[in-house]
Amino acid sequence: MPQQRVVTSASTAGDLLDHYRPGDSFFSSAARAVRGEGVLATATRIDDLPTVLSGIDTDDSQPPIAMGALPFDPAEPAHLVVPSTVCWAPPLAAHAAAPVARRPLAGTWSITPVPPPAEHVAAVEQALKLLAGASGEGLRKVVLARCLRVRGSEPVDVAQVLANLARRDRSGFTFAMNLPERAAGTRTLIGASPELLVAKRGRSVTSNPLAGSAPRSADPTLDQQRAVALLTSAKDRYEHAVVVDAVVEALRPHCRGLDVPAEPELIGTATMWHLSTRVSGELRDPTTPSHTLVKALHPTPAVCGTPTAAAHRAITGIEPFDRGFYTGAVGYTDAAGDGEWVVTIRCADTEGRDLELFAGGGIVPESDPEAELAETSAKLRTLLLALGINQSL
Ligand SMILES: C=C(O[C@@H]1C=C(C(=O)O)C=C[C@H]1O)C(=O)O
Repeated sequence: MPQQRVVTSASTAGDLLDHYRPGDSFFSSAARAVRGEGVLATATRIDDLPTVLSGIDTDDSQPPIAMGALPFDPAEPAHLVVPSTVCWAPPLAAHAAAPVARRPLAGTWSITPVPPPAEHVAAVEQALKLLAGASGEGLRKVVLARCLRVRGSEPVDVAQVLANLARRDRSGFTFAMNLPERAAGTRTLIGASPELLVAKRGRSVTSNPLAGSAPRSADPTLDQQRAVALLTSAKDRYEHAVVVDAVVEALRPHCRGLDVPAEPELIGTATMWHLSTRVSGELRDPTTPSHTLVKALHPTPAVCGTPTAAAHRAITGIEPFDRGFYTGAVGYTDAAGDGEWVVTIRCADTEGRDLELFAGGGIVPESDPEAELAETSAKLRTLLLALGINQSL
């Protein structure tokens, strides 16, 4: 039986980052960090994971793991890998050192927004018409995204982008997942997501949907005003509640108890404020694997909309690009079903000299198109700053 090598000996998450090479899989959360290297087996369907993992042994008492990415469209193939070696480390935040300054990447960039900003505003207006009921599909929320196609004068230094993301925001989820190659060599999905889709350990399950957002400001007074305005905004609370309801509905059949806070709280990343609700529960059957829960949850209305099918149709009809792995899920699961999966946002799909950066936002009937454009610009800054591009686009 193929054997996965498990390394747990005293490495720090910083060591894992230092040893990361494109082609590896890297995932870090507030709980732990893991890097996978080499390939023992692959799967393109999440349902195949139990079979694939049952054919793998480890040189340790821990069960083997698979890591990877699921696309936005559940009908499209996933990219899941059982690495030959996995190295675990305590979380980045476990080390007291202050966040390290980002190191900008060498070279120059050309940037093409798809669609151009004015067309994203028009797209939001189109979505508002659908929400007003003309289609008769009962659409209540739809998430619209835009993309920046970025081309560097040199191949993208993926390890440096990953280090820039991870060392700045040590409490979020940072990832780099290998993707099927297109043309120009190793392709990587890289990002720093603030949003936990689901974590499962033994009987315990947690999901932390985010929805309702405001850009941060460098001016502390304005930053605080924006936070308070977000927390008290009826429009944002509605946009958020739609997501929490869907998460609870998806988890309830699997849980014998669910703890759902009555009010959202605020969480801040370096670039955004978000409304956040941490939903936790106890599984009826502790052997329910994390990837089964991913399947039940994805796509939540945080990235698609509600009702799901109508929102998905609206997205396909309006967005002028394929989301691919953006707004899918990334993470890992072990053979016992324990794992962590996050929503694939604040990310880029990169290959050779090219990157595609994505950002979106939830549209509800009260949304303002210009404010939606500004929200996507603020969200894009996470990746732009990691590249060393200090511009609002
Ligand atoms: C779709 C994105 O973010 C999602 C949409 C949010 C919103 O509409 O307020 C907030 C967090 C995410 O669930 C993105 O960052 O690209």
